[in-house]
Amino acid sequence: MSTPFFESQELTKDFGGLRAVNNLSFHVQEGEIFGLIGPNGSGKTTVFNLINGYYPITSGQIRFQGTSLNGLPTWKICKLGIARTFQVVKPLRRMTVLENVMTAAFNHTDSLTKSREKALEILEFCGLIDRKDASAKGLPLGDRKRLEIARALATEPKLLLLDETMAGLTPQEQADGVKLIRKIRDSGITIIIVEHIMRVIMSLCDRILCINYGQRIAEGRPEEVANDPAVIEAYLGKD
Ligand SMILES: Nc1ncnc2c1ncn2[C@@H]1O[C@H](COP(=O)(O)OP(=O)(O)OP(=O)(O)O)[C@@H](O)[C@H]1O
Repeated sequence: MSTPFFESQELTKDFGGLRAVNNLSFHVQEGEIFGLIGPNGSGKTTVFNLINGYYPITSGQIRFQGTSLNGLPTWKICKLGIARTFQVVKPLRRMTVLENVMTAAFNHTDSLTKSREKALEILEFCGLIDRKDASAKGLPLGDRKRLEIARALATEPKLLLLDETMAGLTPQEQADGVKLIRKIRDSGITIIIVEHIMRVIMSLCDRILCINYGQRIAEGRPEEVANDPAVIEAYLGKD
Protein backbone atom coordinates (compact mmCIF):
# COMPACT_ATOMS: atom_id res chain seq x y z
CA MET A 1 0.00 0.00 0.00
CA SER A 2 1.33 3.49 -0.82
CA THR A 3 2.12 5.92 2.01
CA PRO A 4 -0.86 8.22 2.73
CA PHE A 5 -0.19 11.91 2.10
CA PHE A 6 -1.40 12.77 5.60
CA GLU A 7 -2.58 10.50 8.38
CA SER A 8 -3.65 10.71 11.97
CA GLN A 9 -3.59 7.44 13.89
CA GLU A 10 -5.43 7.05 17.19
CA LEU A 11 -4.76 10.71 17.99
CA THR A 12 -5.57 11.68 21.58
CA LYS A 13 -5.20 14.97 23.47
CA ASP A 14 -5.96 15.47 27.15
CA PHE A 15 -6.13 18.85 28.86
CA GLY A 16 -5.96 17.70 32.49
CA GLY A 17 -9.09 15.60 32.96
CA LEU A 18 -10.67 16.73 29.67
CA ARG A 19 -10.14 14.46 26.65
CA ALA A 20 -10.44 17.01 23.81
CA VAL A 21 -9.39 14.60 21.03
CA ASN A 22 -10.18 10.94 21.49
CA ASN A 23 -8.54 8.14 19.50
CA LEU A 24 -9.07 9.93 16.19
CA SER A 25 -7.83 8.23 13.01
CA PHE A 26 -8.22 9.65 9.52
CA HIS A 27 -6.21 10.19 6.38
CA VAL A 28 -6.14 12.82 3.66
CA GLN A 29 -5.15 12.18 0.06
CA GLU A 30 -2.94 14.51 -1.92
CA GLY A 31 -5.05 17.08 -3.80
CA GLU A 32 -8.15 16.68 -1.61
CA ILE A 33 -10.19 19.32 0.14
CA PHE A 34 -10.98 17.52 3.39
CA GLY A 35 -13.55 18.99 5.77
CA LEU A 36 -13.35 18.65 9.55
CA ILE A 37 -16.69 19.55 11.13
CA GLY A 38 -18.42 19.19 14.47
CA PRO A 39 -20.37 21.24 17.01
CA ASN A 40 -18.71 23.99 19.10
CA GLY A 41 -16.05 22.60 21.40
CA SER A 42 -15.87 19.24 19.60
CA GLY A 43 -12.08 19.41 19.18
CA LYS A 44 -11.51 20.71 15.65
CA THR A 45 -9.07 23.50 16.47
CA THR A 46 -7.27 21.20 18.90
CA VAL A 47 -6.71 18.76 16.01
CA PHE A 48 -5.10 21.62 14.04
CA ASN A 49 -3.02 22.57 17.08
CA LEU A 50 -1.75 18.99 17.30
CA ILE A 51 -0.99 18.78 13.57
CA ASN A 52 1.12 21.92 13.57
CA GLY A 53 2.87 21.13 16.83
CA TYR A 54 1.33 23.94 18.88
CA TYR A 55 0.28 21.40 21.51
CA PRO A 56 2.11 18.16 22.31
CA ILE A 57 0.19 14.99 21.48
CA THR A 58 -0.95 12.89 24.48
CA SER A 59 -0.87 9.69 22.41
CA GLY A 60 -1.19 8.54 18.83
CA GLN A 61 0.67 9.43 15.65
CA ILE A 62 0.56 12.09 12.98
CA ARG A 63 2.39 11.40 9.73
CA PHE A 64 2.92 13.69 6.77
CA GLN A 65 4.28 12.15 3.57
CA GLY A 66 5.57 9.26 5.67
CA THR A 67 7.35 11.44 8.25
CA SER A 68 6.18 11.38 11.88
CA LEU A 69 5.36 14.87 13.16
CA ASN A 70 5.24 13.79 16.80
CA GLY A 71 7.45 15.99 18.95
CA LEU A 72 8.51 18.32 16.12
CA PRO A 73 8.42 22.09 16.80
CA THR A 74 5.96 24.22 14.81
CA TRP A 75 8.69 25.80 12.64
CA LYS A 76 9.97 22.40 11.51
CA ILE A 77 6.45 21.30 10.66
CA CYS A 78 6.06 24.50 8.64
CA LYS A 79 9.34 23.79 6.84
CA LEU A 80 8.09 20.29 5.99
CA GLY A 81 5.20 21.97 4.17
CA ILE A 82 2.25 22.39 6.53
CA ALA A 83 0.79 25.87 7.03
CA ARG A 84 -2.29 26.98 8.90
CA THR A 85 -4.57 29.92 9.39
CA PHE A 86 -6.07 30.91 12.73
CA GLN A 87 -9.71 31.40 13.63
CA VAL A 88 -8.88 34.78 15.17
CA VAL A 89 -6.62 36.50 12.67
CA LYS A 90 -3.68 38.42 14.09
CA PRO A 91 -1.61 40.14 11.41
CA LEU A 92 1.55 42.05 12.35
CA ARG A 93 -0.42 45.24 12.86
CA ARG A 94 2.34 47.78 12.44
CA MET A 95 3.46 46.34 9.11
CA THR A 96 1.92 46.74 5.68
CA VAL A 97 0.08 43.93 3.93
CA LEU A 98 3.14 43.29 1.73
CA GLU A 99 5.53 43.20 4.72
CA ASN A 100 3.23 40.76 6.52
CA VAL A 101 3.39 38.34 3.61
CA MET A 102 7.14 38.88 3.16
CA THR A 103 7.82 37.76 6.74
CA ALA A 104 6.13 34.44 5.93
CA ALA A 105 8.04 34.11 2.64
CA PHE A 106 11.31 34.07 4.64
CA ASN A 107 10.38 30.46 5.47
CA HIS A 108 12.11 29.49 2.22
CA THR A 109 14.59 32.27 1.52
CA ASP A 110 16.99 34.68 3.25
CA SER A 111 16.80 37.12 0.36
CA LEU A 112 14.77 40.31 0.72
CA THR A 113 14.31 40.52 -3.05
CA LYS A 114 13.07 36.95 -3.32
CA SER A 115 10.72 37.27 -0.36
CA ARG A 116 9.29 40.45 -1.90
CA GLU A 117 8.81 38.74 -5.28
CA LYS A 118 7.12 35.77 -3.62
CA ALA A 119 4.88 38.03 -1.51
CA LEU A 120 3.80 40.08 -4.53
CA GLU A 121 2.99 36.90 -6.45
CA ILE A 122 0.89 35.60 -3.53
CA LEU A 123 -0.92 38.93 -3.07
CA GLU A 124 -1.83 38.90 -6.76
CA PHE A 125 -3.05 35.30 -6.41
CA CYS A 126 -5.18 36.19 -3.36
CA GLY A 127 -6.68 39.33 -4.91
CA LEU A 128 -4.93 41.60 -2.40
CA ILE A 129 -2.38 43.27 -4.63
CA ASP A 130 -4.22 46.63 -4.55
CA ARG A 131 -3.89 46.58 -0.75
CA LYS A 132 -0.17 45.86 -0.64
CA ASP A 133 0.84 49.18 0.91
CA ALA A 134 -2.08 49.40 3.34
CA SER A 135 -1.37 49.04 7.02
CA ALA A 136 -2.50 45.63 8.29
CA LYS A 137 -4.18 47.14 11.31
CA GLY A 138 -6.76 49.12 9.32
CA LEU A 139 -7.91 46.29 7.06
CA PRO A 140 -11.58 45.29 6.95
CA LEU A 141 -12.30 41.72 8.11
CA GLY A 142 -12.63 40.26 4.60
CA ASP A 143 -9.17 41.50 3.63
CA ARG A 144 -7.69 40.45 6.99
CA LYS A 145 -8.94 36.91 6.37
CA ARG A 146 -7.39 36.95 2.89
CA LEU A 147 -4.15 38.25 4.35
CA GLU A 148 -4.16 35.37 6.80
CA ILE A 149 -4.43 32.94 3.88
CA ALA A 150 -1.76 34.85 1.93
CA ARG A 151 0.66 34.63 4.85
CA ALA A 152 0.09 30.87 5.08
CA LEU A 153 0.60 30.46 1.30
CA ALA A 154 3.83 32.46 1.39
CA THR A 155 5.42 29.70 3.47
CA GLU A 156 4.91 27.48 0.36
CA PRO A 157 2.85 24.71 1.95
CA LYS A 158 1.92 21.36 0.46
CA LEU A 159 -0.85 21.01 3.05
CA LEU A 160 -2.89 24.02 4.20
CA LEU A 161 -5.05 23.95 7.34
CA LEU A 162 -7.84 26.54 7.14
CA ASP A 163 -9.57 27.33 10.45
CA GLU A 164 -12.91 29.10 9.97
CA THR A 165 -11.73 31.48 7.28
CA MET A 166 -15.35 32.41 6.39
CA ALA A 167 -16.63 33.36 9.85
CA GLY A 168 -18.06 36.89 9.92
CA LEU A 169 -17.86 37.41 6.15
CA THR A 170 -20.73 38.64 3.95
CA PRO A 171 -22.31 36.11 1.51
CA GLN A 172 -20.40 37.76 -1.38
CA GLU A 173 -17.10 37.54 0.54
CA GLN A 174 -17.86 33.89 1.33
CA ALA A 175 -18.48 33.15 -2.36
CA ASP A 176 -15.16 34.85 -3.22
CA GLY A 177 -13.49 32.85 -0.44
CA VAL A 178 -14.81 29.58 -1.89
CA LYS A 179 -13.34 30.55 -5.29
CA LEU A 180 -9.99 31.34 -3.68
CA ILE A 181 -9.89 28.01 -1.83
CA ARG A 182 -10.65 26.11 -5.07
CA LYS A 183 -7.90 28.07 -6.81
CA ILE A 184 -5.47 27.14 -4.02
CA ARG A 185 -6.34 23.45 -4.43
CA ASP A 186 -6.03 23.72 -8.21
CA SER A 187 -2.52 25.11 -7.69
CA GLY A 188 -1.56 21.75 -6.14
CA ILE A 189 -2.07 22.37 -2.43
CA THR A 190 -4.01 19.86 -0.32
CA ILE A 191 -6.45 21.42 2.14
CA ILE A 192 -8.01 20.49 5.48
CA ILE A 193 -10.76 22.96 6.30
CA VAL A 194 -12.62 23.59 9.56
CA GLU A 195 -15.75 25.60 8.91
CA HIS A 196 -19.17 26.06 10.50
CA ILE A 197 -20.89 27.42 7.40
CA MET A 198 -22.40 24.28 5.91
CA ARG A 199 -23.01 25.77 2.46
CA VAL A 200 -19.28 26.40 2.18
CA ILE A 201 -18.26 22.97 3.48
CA MET A 202 -20.76 21.12 1.30
CA SER A 203 -19.73 22.92 -1.88
CA LEU A 204 -15.97 22.67 -1.31
CA CYS A 205 -15.13 19.31 0.26
CA ASP A 206 -14.34 16.01 -1.40
CA ARG A 207 -14.74 14.21 1.93
CA ILE A 208 -15.79 15.27 5.39
CA LEU A 209 -15.02 13.95 8.87
CA CYS A 210 -17.51 14.92 11.58
CA ILE A 211 -16.38 14.72 15.20
CA ASN A 212 -18.08 15.25 18.54
CA TYR A 213 -16.37 15.20 21.95
CA GLY A 214 -13.14 14.66 20.02
CA GLN A 215 -14.37 11.39 18.50
CA ARG A 216 -15.30 10.41 14.96
CA ILE A 217 -19.03 10.21 14.42
CA ALA A 218 -19.16 10.08 10.61
CA GLU A 219 -16.91 10.26 7.57
CA GLY A 220 -17.67 10.27 3.86
CA ARG A 221 -18.81 12.36 0.93
CA PRO A 222 -20.54 15.63 1.88
CA GLU A 223 -24.08 14.37 1.13
CA GLU A 224 -23.47 11.14 3.09
CA VAL A 225 -22.24 13.01 6.15
CA ALA A 226 -24.99 15.65 6.00
CA ASN A 227 -27.65 12.92 6.02
CA ASP A 228 -26.03 10.79 8.71
CA PRO A 229 -28.39 10.53 11.73
CA ALA A 230 -25.46 10.77 14.19
CA VAL A 231 -24.37 14.07 12.61
CA ILE A 232 -27.89 15.49 12.64
CA GLU A 233 -28.23 14.49 16.30
CA ALA A 234 -24.85 16.04 17.24
CA TYR A 235 -25.86 19.37 15.73
CA LEU A 236 -29.58 19.48 16.54
CA GLY A 237 -30.02 17.15 19.54
CA LYS A 238 -32.24 14.07 19.75
CA ASP A 239 -35.77 15.56 19.76
N1 LIG B 1 -5.59 25.04 25.95
C1 LIG B 1 -6.67 24.41 26.42
N2 LIG B 1 -6.77 24.10 27.73
C2 LIG B 1 -7.86 23.46 28.23
N3 LIG B 1 -8.91 23.08 27.46
C3 LIG B 1 -8.86 23.37 26.15
C4 LIG B 1 -7.76 24.05 25.56
N4 LIG B 1 -8.00 24.19 24.22
C5 LIG B 1 -9.20 23.63 24.00
N5 LIG B 1 -9.72 23.14 25.14
C6 LIG B 1 -10.99 22.44 25.30
O1 LIG B 1 -10.98 21.35 24.39
C7 LIG B 1 -12.29 21.17 23.82
C8 LIG B 1 -12.18 21.27 22.31
O2 LIG B 1 -11.94 22.64 21.98
P1 LIG B 1 -11.65 23.12 20.49
O3 LIG B 1 -11.35 24.57 20.53
O4 LIG B 1 -10.67 22.23 19.85
O5 LIG B 1 -13.09 22.88 19.80
P2 LIG B 1 -13.62 23.36 18.39
O6 LIG B 1 -14.35 22.19 17.81
O7 LIG B 1 -12.54 23.94 17.58
O8 LIG B 1 -14.66 24.49 18.82
P3 LIG B 1 -15.25 25.76 18.02
O9 LIG B 1 -16.05 25.21 16.87
O10 LIG B 1 -16.13 26.40 19.05
O11 LIG B 1 -14.10 26.61 17.61
C9 LIG B 1 -13.20 22.20 24.44
O12 LIG B 1 -13.86 21.61 25.54
C10 LIG B 1 -12.21 23.28 24.90
O13 LIG B 1 -12.72 23.99 26.00
